[in-house]
Parts: sequence; C-alpha cells; structure tokens
Amino acid sequence: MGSLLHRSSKVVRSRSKLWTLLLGSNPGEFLALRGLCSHSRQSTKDVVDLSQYPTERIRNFSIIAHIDHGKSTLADRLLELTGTIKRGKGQPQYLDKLQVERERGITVKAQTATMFHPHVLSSNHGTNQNDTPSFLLNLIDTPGHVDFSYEVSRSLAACQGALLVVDAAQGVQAQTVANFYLAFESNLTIIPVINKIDQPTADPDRVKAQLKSLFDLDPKDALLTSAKTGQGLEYLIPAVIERIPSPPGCCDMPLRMLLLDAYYDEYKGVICHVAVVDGALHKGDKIASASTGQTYEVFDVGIMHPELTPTGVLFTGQVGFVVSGMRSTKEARVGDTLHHAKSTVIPLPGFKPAKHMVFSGLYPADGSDFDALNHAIERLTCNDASVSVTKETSTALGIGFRCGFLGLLHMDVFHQRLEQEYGARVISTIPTVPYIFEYSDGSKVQVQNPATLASNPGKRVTACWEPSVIATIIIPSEYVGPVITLCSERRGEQLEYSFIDSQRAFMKYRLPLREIVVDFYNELKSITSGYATFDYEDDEYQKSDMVKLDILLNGQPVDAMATVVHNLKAQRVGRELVEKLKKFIDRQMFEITIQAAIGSKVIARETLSAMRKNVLAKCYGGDVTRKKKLLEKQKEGKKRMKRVGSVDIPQEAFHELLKVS
Ligand SMILES: Nc1nc2c(ncn2[C@@H]2O[C@H](COP(=O)(O)OP(=O)(O)OP(=O)(O)O)[C@@H](O)[C@H]2O)c(=O)[nH]1
Repeated sequence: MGSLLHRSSKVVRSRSKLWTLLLGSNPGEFLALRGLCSHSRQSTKDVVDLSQYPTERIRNFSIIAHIDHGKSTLADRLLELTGTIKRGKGQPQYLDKLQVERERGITVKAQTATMFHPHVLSSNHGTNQNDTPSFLLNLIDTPGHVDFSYEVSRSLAACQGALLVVDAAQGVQAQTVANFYLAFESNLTIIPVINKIDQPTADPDRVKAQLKSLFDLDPKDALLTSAKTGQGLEYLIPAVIERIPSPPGCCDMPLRMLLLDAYYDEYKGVICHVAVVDGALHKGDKIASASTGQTYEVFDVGIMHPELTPTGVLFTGQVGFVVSGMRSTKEARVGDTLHHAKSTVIPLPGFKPAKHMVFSGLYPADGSDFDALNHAIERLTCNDASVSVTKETSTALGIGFRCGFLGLLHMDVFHQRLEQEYGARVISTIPTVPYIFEYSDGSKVQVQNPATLASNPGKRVTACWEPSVIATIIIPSEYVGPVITLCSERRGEQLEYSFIDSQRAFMKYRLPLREIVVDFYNELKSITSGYATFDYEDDEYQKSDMVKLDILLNGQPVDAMATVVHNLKAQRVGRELVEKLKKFIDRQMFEITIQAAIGSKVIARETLSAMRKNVLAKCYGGDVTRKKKLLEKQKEGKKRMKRVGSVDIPQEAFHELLKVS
C-alpha cells in the first residue's frame, strides 16, 4: 500500500463556517475567563495576557475522521476535560450548532476552540521548575464531508498536527484515507486515535494493522479512547503537547494571517476567524486582503469565550477573530491572506476561490412567494458565501434562481436550511454539473443550466467536456462484484483495486461527476447493506459524448426539466423520465403526451388519457356550499401545481425527476 502514500490528492473546493471558542483549564484563567464572558466589555488583557504565550507554548491541531467516527464528541470531551464546559448527559454536542447538523449528526461547519492546559514537557522533567507552564491549545473541529474538503485543507494549513480518529469497530474508511492524505501532504504530525473502544465489536488491533499497512503509522503511537466512557482521554492532551510541534511563525516578521472563515453577525457585521502566521495584529491596524487588495480598519480583535471576547491584540501562532469593515462574507475568502495594508507580503500558499461543482434551479413552490424566497436566500448566503446565486427565468416555473454549490451535501443542506430556518417552499430542478460545450464556430461555453444549451441557433455542438472525480470506495470484500457493476454502469474507469485486510477491499475509480451527483451514494449504500464508504476528489475534465435531453408536454418543451445525459444512456433516462412523469401528473380534461427528445428526435413517449368526469359533476342538486368547498380544495391543490402550457404538474413530479440518473 506504499503507493497510496505517493498519491497526489488534490485539495478542492469549499468554505464554511468556523467559530472560535476560547476556553480554559488553568483554574485561575478559566474562572477569570468565565467572568469575562458575562462582562464582555471588561478587557481580556486583565485576565489573559496573550503575550504570555510565545509560539513554544502554543499547539494548533485538528481532529480529522470519517463521518461519525466521533470527532465532535471527542472535541467536546477535550473541552470538558480541560474544565472548559460542563455538561449533563443527553445534551447535544457543544460544537455542532446548526439545527441541520444536530438532525443529521454531521458537522457542516468547522469550529475551533482554544484551551489552556498546564503541562511540563518531558524534556524539562527533572529541571528545577517552580510552576507548571500553561499551554495554549487551538483545536479545530473540521467538517467530515467531502464537499468541505477545501475548508478542511485550510484548517489543516493553520495546524502542525492532527488527531486522526478511527472507529475501533469500523476501522479505516474512505474519508479516513482522504483526510490522512490531506494531513500528510500538509506535513502534519499525525496522532492516530482509535476511538469507540467501548463497543462490543471494537477490534483495536485490527485497526492498528490497517493504519500500519495503509499509512505506515506505527501501532505503538496509537491512542485508544472512548469518547463515550472517557477511557484513555487523559493521554490525548499530553500527546498533543509532546508530539506536535509549535507553530513556526516569526513574531518579528510583517503580519500574515490566514483567513479561516467568516460569518455575519447582525450587530457587528462580518466577523473573520483568523490564524496569525507571522507578526501581530492590534486593534486599530489597517489591514488588506492579498486576494482582492481591499483594505479595512480593524475595529475589534480578540478571542472567543465562547462569544466574542476582545483582547486588543493577537500574536504569532494564535487563533482569534477580527471585526473589520467588510460588508459581506463574500469579501472574506477562506484561505486568503490578510496583512498590514502598508506592508507587502508573500501570500500564504493554498488559496483557492470557491469552486461550484453542482448547480440547480431554485423556484418558489408558489410563484407569489418569490419575494420570500429571495429574502431567505439573501439571508442564508450572508453566512454561506460559498453559494453562487443568479436570477433566472423559466417558462415553466417563473422567476427563480440558479444556485451553484460546492457539492451535493452542500446543496442538500442549503435546501434544508431554506425550509427549516426560513419556511421557504422550494421546487428545485435536476442538479447539473458545469459542462463545457464547444460549438461549430470554435467557441467554448460553460453550461450550468441545460435549458440554455438550445439558445445558440445556427451553431452546432461539436464537442463536450464534463468534470470528473477520483473516487475512493472501501467495502467488505463480499460486495466487490455489485460495486464494480454499479461503477461501470456509471461510466467509471477502475484505477486501483486492492485489499486493506482479509475482510475489506479498497477501490479507486475515475467517475464522471454527473454520475455521482444523482443518487450514486444512496445506491452504493443500498447494494452494500450500508457498509460502503465513499469519498472523492476533483479530477480533470474529460471529453465526453453528452447530449441535451428535453421533456415535452403536449409538444411543448419544459425548460426546467431539461437535462444533459450521456448519449448511450439517453434512451433509458428518457424512458424513465416520461414514465415517472406519467405516474405523477394527474389526468386532466384533455389527453397529455409526455415525450423525451434529443433535438427533434423523440426517444420516449407516454400518453395520459383525458379524464372524463369533472369533480363538480358530482355536486348535483345545487348544493352551493359543497360546490364551494370542492372548488376551494381544487384551488388549494392547484397552488401546489405548476402550469406548463395547459398542463398542471405537481411539485412531487419535479422532486421525483431528481432521482433519475
Ligand atoms: N460507543 C461510542 N459511541 C461514540 C463514541 N464517540 C462518539 N460516539 C457516538 O458516535 C456518533 C457520532 O459521533 P460524532 O462525534 O458526531 O461523530 P463525528 O465524527 O463528529 O461526525 P461528523 O460530525 O458527521 O463528522 C454519536 O452518536 C456519538 O455519541 C465512543 O467512544 N463510543
């Protein structure tokens, strides 16, 4: 498995939220800091003097893991262990804050916590020390999903070490592999943590062997923990302090800060979370963004405890917040370098603008709700600048928005938050990926909305390129056959196939992004009884034979249902789409033809015969109230319909189409 170590893993996309908490374990500091929390105007300089923490006494580390292996729970336990939070049983995780995170049990945002911990370095044991020095530890809890791997990479750039958490029963999974390489390529010291050892099926020795064979990690270095029972947790912080190097920055150099995240606060405006790499930042300084050149005045600077706690200064190696005059989080680009406006610095490496991999049209379920949806999207993007939003008009759905997302989960979470936090009722169109089409006149365009593909009269499509990914799949050996079948159905090209141990196989595939956007993960899970784990990273665009597939109702194309598919799959997809639509569209007073077509060629067709009876015909005898009631009911039903030409399409039809691949 040595070859894995040389794998070039490209760090891709994403940005999200990062909340910093400042928490203490040194009793004096902690109590003082608690006081500060309730009297936030009091200067922290009186309480915690950040200048007491030179880089030698700072450790910046992340926790990385496959989804559900316990990193947020472990982070919580560290906060408790250091006396930072006190919490009763059954309470939600401290670091997972969004409703969607709690419901789905996933971390969407990364968050950091600064802790203080007394410790005597083993190299200093035996020397004459009067008191135990306190260390400042910045812990970053990163999201566990592939969509946010850019954020993970930026978090890791602010760290010198990482706890690689692996479930003692499940062992190494796809994201463990991906996260290991992110950390490995960032030259981080990796501390393997085998968690959940309390489970009856835990097999730490097997996991140790996997860590050795896959990543060449020494089994002796692994810590065994249970974030649930607390077993083994006492060794974590000493290991962090002893094994992870201090941040390398230089306090005499001009200021360079890595922008880790930003969020919008109603009262303070944009709040950036930063890691100071070199130099120091003071309140009142003028700073500039290396990526945009924009300058800002620092109105406030400090740490979080857990709310904003001003300190007036941040030194090299420290993590904190900055309030400057940024008007929107769009100005705060994750991975950007902030520096003093007057100095010229070399920007920190690794910055990438957000890359949108999945696009979908969002329309109000009821046309009259456009303003409400507009408002909800505006509010939500205030705190998630990584979503791109442009207005678009569909003949079928009216005025709506084309939104670009970092990935599928990101899109899902955005939809869910629109509904949960803003009560928006939304129709979304089939998600699409950004294709590049070449026309007969030699021009190339990126197509984010399949419907726009037709708007080039006189031009012929001569070539198409589609984005692809390199997928890592880990499965129990008995599922290898079905997974290979699934991947080839999805136009995958096998790149690697080996065994991690006697029970589990590791596969690497190049797959078109389009093929995993639509229901791939669900299908993978279902054919492997939930055991498969999957992760992917961006790969190059690949030339491909893609065509636009139109859906026509009574001969009229429904722009919101247009999709781009591979030529070889067009027939099957077209058939499935028309069959689904036939099932979901109610019979109406006239016959409806449902067709799938490529250009002028119809490739699938269904007919929905006309309904004979009118509901009102049942209301004989002039019962006005009954008639009225029925009409009201019909009207209410109509609200949930979209009228295309003369055909009413229920919302569910749009939802169902999302699942056809
Ligand atoms: N038995 C047992 N369960 C644990 C342990 N640690 C965490 N869990 C449980 O495992 C589940 C997942 O834990 P999380 O901490 O949310 O996992 P995570 O890795 O942060 O997940 P994401 O935020 O989705 O990346 C939760 O139900 C935890 O209560 C442990 O040591 N033993």
